[in-house]
Amino acid sequence: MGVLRVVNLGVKVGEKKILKNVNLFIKEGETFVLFGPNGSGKSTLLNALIGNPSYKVTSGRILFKKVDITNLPTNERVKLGIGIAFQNPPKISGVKLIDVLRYCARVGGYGEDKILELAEKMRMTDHLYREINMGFSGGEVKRSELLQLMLMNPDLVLLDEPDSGVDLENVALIGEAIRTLLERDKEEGERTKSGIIITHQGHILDYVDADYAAILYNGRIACIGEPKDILNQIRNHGYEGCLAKCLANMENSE
Ligand SMILES: Nc1ncnc2c1ncn2[C@@H]1O[C@H](COP(=O)(O)OP(=O)(O)OP(=O)(O)O)[C@@H](O)[C@H]1O
Repeated sequence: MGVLRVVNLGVKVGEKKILKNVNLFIKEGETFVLFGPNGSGKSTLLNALIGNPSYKVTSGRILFKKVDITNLPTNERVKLGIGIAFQNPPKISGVKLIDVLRYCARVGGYGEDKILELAEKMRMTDHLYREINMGFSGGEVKRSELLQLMLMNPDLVLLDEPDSGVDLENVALIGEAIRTLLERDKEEGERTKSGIIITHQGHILDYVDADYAAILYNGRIACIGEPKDILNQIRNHGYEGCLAKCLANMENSE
C-alpha cells in the first residue's frame, strides 16, 4: 500500500521556484534516500511535506495515507503520523528541550518514563533542562532531533542530513536509532514505518539498508536505483554524469 504519493509537485520559496514537477511514491515499510547537489531543493521537499508555511505549493498534490494533505497545517500532518528531523532546527530561547520532548511524547502516546529512557539512550540526559539547541554541538542537535522523533513515533519519518557533521561514534548511535525508528530489523513485509533520508556522504547507509534512492536535480526526481549503487555513481561520475548514465540505461532498456 502506498503511504506517500507526491504528484507533480511544484514549490516556491519567496519568489523563487525550487521544485518544478516532483513525483514520488513510497510504500508502507519502505525507506527512500534522496541525494542531490547543494541547493537542489531536498530540504525544500521535506519542508513542503511537513507543511512549513514558508514553502508554498504552486502545483500538484501530496497524499499521505490516502488523505490529501496539500493544504493541511503542520500540526494536522503530525497528528496523521508525519515527523521530521530538521537539518538546522531553530534555537529557541526560553524553551527547554524537556518541554519539546513532553509535547513529542504526548503525540506518540508515551509518558515521562519513556522520555527519560530514550534521552539516556540518545545520550541527552544532561541537556533536558537546557534551552533547545542553544549551544548544542552539531552532533547533539542531531541526537536531539532524533530523540524527538523517537518519542513521536511517526509512520513517515523525514530525515534531513542526519549524518552530516557527526563523528563516527555518533553516526553509529544515530544509525542504530534510525534503524529502529524505521523498523529495518524486522522482516520486509512486517515493517510499517516509512522514511525519506537526505544524505550527501551516505554514512548512514552503513547502518540503514534503505530500499532505493534517487537524485533531486533541476527541480525533479531522477535516477531511481539501489542506494549504494547510486552513491557510487555520483562519486565516480558526478551528478550530471550519473544522470546521463541513467538516461542512457533507460533508452537502452526501451
Ligand atoms: N527562505 C528562503 N528564502 C529564499 N531562498 C531560499 C529559502 N530557503 C531555501 N531557499 C533556496 O532554495 C534553494 C533550495 O534550497 P534547499 O535547502 O531546499 O536545498 P538542498 O538541496 O537541501 O541543499 P543542501 O544540500 O545545501 O542542504 C536554495 O537555492 C536556497 O537558497
